[in-house]
Amino acid sequence: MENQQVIEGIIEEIIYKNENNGYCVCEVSTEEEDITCVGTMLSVSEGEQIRAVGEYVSHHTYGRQFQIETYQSFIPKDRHSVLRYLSSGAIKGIGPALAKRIVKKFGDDSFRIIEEEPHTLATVKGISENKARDVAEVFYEQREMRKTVIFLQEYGISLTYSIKIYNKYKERTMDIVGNNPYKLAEDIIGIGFKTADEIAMKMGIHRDSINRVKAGVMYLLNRASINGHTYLPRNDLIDKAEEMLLVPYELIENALIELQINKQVITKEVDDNSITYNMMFYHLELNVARKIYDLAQFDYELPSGVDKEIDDIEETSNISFDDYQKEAIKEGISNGVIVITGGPGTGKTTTINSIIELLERQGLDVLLAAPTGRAAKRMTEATGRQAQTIHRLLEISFMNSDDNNNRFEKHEDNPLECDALIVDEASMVDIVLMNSLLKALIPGTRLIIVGDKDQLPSVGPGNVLKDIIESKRVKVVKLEKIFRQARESAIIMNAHKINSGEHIDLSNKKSDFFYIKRSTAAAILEQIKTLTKTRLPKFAKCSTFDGIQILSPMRKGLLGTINLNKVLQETLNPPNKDKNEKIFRDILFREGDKVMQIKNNYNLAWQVKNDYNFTIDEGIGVFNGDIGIISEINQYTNKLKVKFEDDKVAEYEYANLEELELAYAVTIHKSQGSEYPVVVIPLLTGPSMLLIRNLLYTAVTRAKKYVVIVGLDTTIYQMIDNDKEIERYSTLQLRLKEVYDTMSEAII
Ligand SMILES: Nc1ncnc2c1ncn2[C@@H]1O[C@H](COP(=O)(O)OP(=O)(O)OP(=O)(O)O)[C@@H](O)[C@H]1O
Repeated sequence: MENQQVIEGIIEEIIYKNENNGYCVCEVSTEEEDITCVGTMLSVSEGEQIRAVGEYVSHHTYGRQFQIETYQSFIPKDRHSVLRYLSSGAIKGIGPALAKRIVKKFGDDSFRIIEEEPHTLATVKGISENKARDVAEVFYEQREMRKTVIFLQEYGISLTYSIKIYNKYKERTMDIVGNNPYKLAEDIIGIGFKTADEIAMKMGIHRDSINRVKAGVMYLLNRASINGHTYLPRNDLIDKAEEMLLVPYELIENALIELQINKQVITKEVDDNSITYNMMFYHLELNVARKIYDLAQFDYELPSGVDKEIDDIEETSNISFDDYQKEAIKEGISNGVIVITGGPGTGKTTTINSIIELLERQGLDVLLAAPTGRAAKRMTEATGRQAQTIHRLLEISFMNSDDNNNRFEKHEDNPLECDALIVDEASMVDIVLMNSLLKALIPGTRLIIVGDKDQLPSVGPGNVLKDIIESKRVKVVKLEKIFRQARESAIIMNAHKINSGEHIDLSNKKSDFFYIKRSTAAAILEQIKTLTKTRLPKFAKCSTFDGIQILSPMRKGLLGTINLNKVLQETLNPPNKDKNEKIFRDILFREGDKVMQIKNNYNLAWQVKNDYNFTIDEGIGVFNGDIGIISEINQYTNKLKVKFEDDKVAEYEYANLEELELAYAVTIHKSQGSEYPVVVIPLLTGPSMLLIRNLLYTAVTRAKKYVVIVGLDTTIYQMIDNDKEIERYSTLQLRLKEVYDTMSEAII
């Protein structure tokens, strides 16, 4: 802050206090004036004296305020403030009447008596010895909390994080953080290795500290998992650690050994290379492989007359299945686990529908699920039966933010009750979600996995669908024929051409696939502005808020999503005096903006209200990739509301805005599993690792009605010619081979 000032005074009144995040609005009386102060404050009460550092700001509704950045509070000393403090309810069990009696009897000495002489306190009418002891305890706790906050602030930890940290470690905070600040990176969401490292440096912890090196190694493995990998080659890991931590090689080796002994990492040999996993990911892959094997051990007899039933379905739906579809249908109902894969328009949905029909005719229960809300909705429409997101199917349970294992109500002890589960858009399912899903299935349940193996791998870690297929241990049926109806769509035909490395026709002969040639970034931006503001809404009858999605290969650069979002916000939702705004880090959010949730939040509550403001549905969980519109920014409560699809409204504390991004434009990677009526793709230049075929394939296959590519044909062809794949370090394939091969040897 540039205009930092210090104020000192007594908290006369607490006007608003959010107990969860500590956000507080209070009236402070200083020697000169009464000031409204706002900011995050841990456990302050009326009557307390504070010394706060911050700046004066002007709020458009509430006028001049003091925005607190850091503060210290002191137990009041004079009689008036002591009375005020005790009357405020700050100490459980003492209300205004008791407060008066205490202060009358002990005056300025009240606090010392409360803390040190509970037996004397008990001489006040209405206070038993037990109550006096309880009061002393609460008093002690508050003193500890104050000390802790001051301690954390000294190391530059913001108040918001101080509260999170205190809530986690309570009175052990100073011990834990003082001994090993790197614990913060493990335990507190939002504090990463870098912040913990800064705190450690301020505490004077040596660069060579083993705790530092261990935390650094875990950080690198976690960062790799955010990039989709379940392990890192050991040499890579050591090189990266050396570069980041600036410590000698031997120290990293030592840290790896300690981590291995503590079972936090594991190293395995694969084809003469050592690879190192965060132990959690090793177990996830192993569990998934074992569970697939267990489920696949069940074979189910085909019902007699199945061919006749398939003929019936062909007759009623007036189609004739090709051989692969027939195979998929029969294998689907008779195998414990099967994968059905194919590109767009190859008849996957038609095949699933027949499987469901045949299973239901046998009186079996079939459940349908997909990884995202949009994909589940599409599955519901395409099958005429209710499909759910995998998260909802597994019933999210309220989760302690640091408990990664108990996210769902459904698991091995409370499995899903069904005879078959069909999972669509399986290319998006990462190893973590696959593990949770499989935990909830008992052997004897059929698992039918449907997806397009040529889509980009999941955003989360692992390469589940591809690994299962390429392990060659699980029954797979590939659908390849593009059916007549699908052939009429240039989107589908071009997608298949792109996927097989064939150049596409860009002459705009078909009316659903357009190419607009522009050779500079500025010209592309101009074109996209016109397209989204006027041309496409007129032509496609939808807007950027409900149908048009810009998809870019990258985040950075003029045509990356960060800049596109700024430009499109200015064009489609410009500043307006009636719209509240909030700047968080570098992003400006405005009421009416289109936004996307960028991480899974299993605890965020949502509600659906009807026109009369009655809640008609509610639940918890908002997930990576969910898109919505900011419906309210409340500068008084410091909260922001987003209305997601299906009218779910979730409320974000300002401190959690790191979970949101503007979403006029999103990366192609993030768009997986979603479909939009209209997709606009700017393509000019970019890092060669992103100008690859399956990125273009994924982008094009996201469109239901129209694709518009704005940019250079040479870039499009360069992408089609580039069949490199984004590298994913995952070993599910290997684990499946091991599990299957070991088990079959055991049986022999
Ligand atoms: N055996 C068949 N004979 C004729 N038409 C078929 C056959 N199977 C599917 N179709 C038709 O082909 C089109 C694409 O089929 P379907 O929607 O099942 O494919 P899909 O693989 O699920 O596609 P997408 O991934 O794009 O949703 C549909 O219009 C469907 O009716």
